[in-house]
Parts: sequence; C-alpha cells; structure tokens
Amino acid sequence: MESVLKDLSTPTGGVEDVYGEDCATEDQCITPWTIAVSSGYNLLRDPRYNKGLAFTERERDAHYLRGLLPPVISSQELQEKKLMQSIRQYDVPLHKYVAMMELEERNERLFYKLLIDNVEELLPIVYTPTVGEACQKYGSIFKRPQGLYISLNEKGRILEVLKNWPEKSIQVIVVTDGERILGLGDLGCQGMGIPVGKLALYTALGGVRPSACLPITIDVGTNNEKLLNDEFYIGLRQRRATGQEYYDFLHEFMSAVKQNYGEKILVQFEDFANHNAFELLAKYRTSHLVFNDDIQGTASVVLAGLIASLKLLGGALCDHTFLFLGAGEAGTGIAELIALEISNKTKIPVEETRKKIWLVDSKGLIVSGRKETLQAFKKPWAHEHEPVNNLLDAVKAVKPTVLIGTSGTGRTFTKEVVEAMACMNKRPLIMALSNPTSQAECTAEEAYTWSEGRVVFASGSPFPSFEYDGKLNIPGQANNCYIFPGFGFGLVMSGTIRVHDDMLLAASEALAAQVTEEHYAKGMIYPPFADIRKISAHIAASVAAKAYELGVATRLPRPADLVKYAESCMYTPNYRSYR
Ligand SMILES: O=C([O-])CC(=O)C(=O)O
Ligand SMILES: [Mg+2]
Repeated sequence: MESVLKDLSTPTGGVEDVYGEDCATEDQCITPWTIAVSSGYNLLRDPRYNKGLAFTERERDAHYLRGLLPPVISSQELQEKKLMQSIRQYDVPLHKYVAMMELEERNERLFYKLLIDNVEELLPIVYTPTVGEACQKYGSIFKRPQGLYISLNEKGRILEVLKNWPEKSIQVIVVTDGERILGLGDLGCQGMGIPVGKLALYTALGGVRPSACLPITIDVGTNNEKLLNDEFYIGLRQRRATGQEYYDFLHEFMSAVKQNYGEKILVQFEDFANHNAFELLAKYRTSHLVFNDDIQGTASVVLAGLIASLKLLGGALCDHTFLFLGAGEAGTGIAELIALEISNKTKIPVEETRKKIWLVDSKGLIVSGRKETLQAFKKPWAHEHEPVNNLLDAVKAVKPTVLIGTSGTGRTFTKEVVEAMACMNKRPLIMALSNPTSQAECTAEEAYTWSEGRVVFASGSPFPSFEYDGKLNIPGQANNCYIFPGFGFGLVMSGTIRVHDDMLLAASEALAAQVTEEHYAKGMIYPPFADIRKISAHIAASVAAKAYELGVATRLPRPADLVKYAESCMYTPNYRSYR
C-alpha cells in the first residue's frame, strides 16, 4: 500500500493527474470512477436529489420508487410547514441544530428552502450562537462526517485527499484550522462546524450552488487540554504543530488547492488565530483568490454599519473618533478599512486618518511607548499618548463617539463604560461584536438601559428587540454573514482571480445603501435579514463591478446589468422535475 501511494503522489507519466484515466501511463494506478443515474432506493438516500413525499406519480414510476413511499404526495411547501413545526417543538437550540443537519443530509433542497424562507428564525441555529455550542460538542453529536478533514497524517498527500472529494467543480472553500473558533478559542478538529455553517450560508444567503462549496478543516493538533483528554474527541491527539512545520503544511494545502481547482477557486480563511491569520492573508493574497472573513468580512460589515449610522449620529466618518476593545483580526481589520475609507473620501493619507482610531488590548491603550513590544499588525495603531491601562480610562482619555468590542471576551462593556459613552455623546454608537452571545461585550438590553435609550447598538450575535421608555429598539447584527455570501458570489460570478481592498469598500457601500428611512426610524443600521438574497445580489454586483474595473475579472464580456446577472445565477432550492 505504502509504495502504491508514494507512486501516486509522484506521477511520472500523466501530468499532475493522480487518479485520472486519461493522462495516467499504464504503470500507474487509476480510480474507476463511474457516473450513474440514481433511482429507486438509492434515489431516496441521495440528499441532492431526494424529494421525499414530493415525488410525483410519474416520477415514482420512472424512477422505480413505487412501493418505497406511502401513497400520499406532498408539496414542498407542506413538507416545509411540517418540518418547521417539528423544529419548533425542540426547546434546546442544539437539538434544532442537529435536526437541521439531519435534514441537510436527507434532503438538501428542503434544508435550503427552510433556511431561506425562515432565515431570521434559523440563522441563530445553523450559525452563531448555536454553531459555537455544536463545535464544542462536535465529538459527541458527530454522526457522519461533513466536509474534508486534512490532518498532519496526510502530509505530502494533500492533492490526493482533495481528489477524494466527490465534487469536481468547486468554487468556494471555507477552511479553518480550528485555533480560534468564534470567541471560544481552540476547538481543534471540532471547528469543522464553522466551515460547514459558513458554506450553508454561502448557498442560502448568497446563492452559490451547494455542490460548488467545500468545507475543510486542517488538523495540526490542538492545545485544548480538555479536548485532548476527551474520549470522544475526533481530531489528532497531539499539541499544535507550529512554525515552519505549520507553514509548510499550509503551503502544501494552498498549492494543492490551486493545482486542483485552478486560479478562480475562492479560499475563505475562517477562525485562524491572530498569529497565523495576518501572515497567511499577506502571503497568499498576491498568488491566490483568498479572503479572510474575520479580518476583511468583519471589517466590511462594520464599515457598512458605520456609513449607515451617520444618518443617525450626524457628521461624516472623518468627524468621528473610534475606540476598539480588542486588537486582533477583527479590531485591526475594521480599523484599517475605516482609515482607508476616510482616506479615499478626504484624500488625506491613511497614515493620518489612522490617528482618529484607537485600540485597547489586554495591556491597555495601544500607544507609541509600547511600540517595541507590539506584534506587527498592532504597530500602525500606536499613537502618541501616555499609557492608559484599562478600557474605562481609555474611554475618558480618547472620548470616542464610536466604541467597538472585538476582544472575544464577554461582559467587558460595563455599566460605567456605557454610561461614560452616553455622557459624552448624544447618540453613542456601540458595537459588541464578539461571538457567540456568551462572549458579547454587553447585551442589547444593557446598552439601551445604561444609555437611557440613546445608544445606536449592534452586535455580532443576535439579540432580541428591547423596549425602553415606550420605544422599541431593534439591535443590528453586525455579523460578517451580511457580507461574505454576496462578496464571494460576486467574485465567483465574475471569475475574479484576486481580492482587492476596494472590493471590500464597494461591498460596504452596497450594504449601507440597502438601509432605508423606515429602518432608520427604528434605530436600525443594517437592513433586515429577511431581504438578504436581494442584499447579496447588490453586494455581488458591486464587488463584480469593482473587479471588472480593476481588470481582475475573467468572465468576459462583462454583463451589462450585474444585479440582474447576479439574481439570474443564484441557486434556488425549489425541487426540480425529473425526466
Ligand atoms: O461566525 C461568526 O458569527 C462571525 C465570525 O466570523 C466570528 O465570530 O469568527
Ligand atoms: Mg469567523
């Protein structure tokens, strides 16, 4: 076995063709792939094509289903109604999650139909916050593997592993190494719930075909002692590989992906730890189509909220002062995009526009005196100031109009902090972005109460509406899921080969433009999720337009109406008729 595998990974005759019959020379092994029409019992067990009781009489005859189903024929709408009823019967969100995952494995179109038609209700189940709990317990709830697992055991053979995935025309990969899952830390191999969840949203919110989506978890070990000692843990039982070993492995992965899928495959990095995320993005952004959701997606969604919020706060972006708690991927990513947007609008150099943006990390305000010991991604934010060692004092010193939490640590926007913001600003803007809900810097209720109803509030995970002094406040969900599905779809539909920061700005502006007067009246700075497919089409169109303008789009000629084109390319989950 060993020698065969070695031969396979270094083909001699057929160029770069590990399994293919066409190019392999006679001394090479090939895989006898077959393509078959699914019918009968197998058709009912193929989630892509199964329609359950919705198969028509004619289909039951033509596809050997007679007797395999009870006589009744249901519509997809009735199936949807039944499933929503059964999901609503579970009190525990994790049970709803498991029910949804089981549906995805049984009947893919019905899964997406439910998700699209009930997006506000089901997003918190298949996504934050419930997906966080699912990852923590992934080993116990694990039944059938989803996505592709690439562990250090596969070193030297990653291309082969990619070939084992049954779908060949992949357009989007979401990959994690599980080291920083939401604000929950290192969950190792169990981080798989995140790429799976993100890609479900690529399809439901963005319209990418499910078969074109590939979730991947790279397992280089975990430093989570609890998991290492958990008998149900599903990953490698070793501490994380680091340094050269880690980067070599990631490089093999990135090379194999490009070799297998070509130039136009989008790789979305998700929930990598700070110490790798910035480096990986910097390294691969010039050679691959890569997008870091935690740095760039979060930045784009927050900037959209800020642009929209100006209607409520007044002034232009350049008139505001920003303070962040948390100087990791999200914090510095958002800060940089704000600085870039202000610079573009005012023509002031970005080195200057950064000066209205301040960050606090675990050691206090980032100031020039700390420059020597700061990690590279924090250095641009080390402005002249005396040391300040806690958030409350930083608020008092910097006097921000906007306070943004990206620390991954819950309960850090205390009553004193919110009151200080409310004391200095008629309408303070506060964003508690850390996920899941347990890690939010404060709740919506706290923000509205402590500011006497004056705050404009948004959070990363959803909070319910809250009535203060007779007025209903609807908190925004400043989550990157507003952006990445439409953003990625825009790249895919235009055949774009590189991501440029201007595309992020285009996405922010497209999202902000979807907020209407009616929304503003309710204190909203994001449009409702119920409209997300339309929103995604607009984001996709703006991103594609920018890609064409920059000359990195390869789908030529450029469609004249990009919004219409986006809408026409989107996957819809309605059942298809079978001949
Ligand atoms: O997954 C989410 O809800 C947002 C996100 O990327 C993160 O928190 O890492
Ligand atoms: Mg993330």
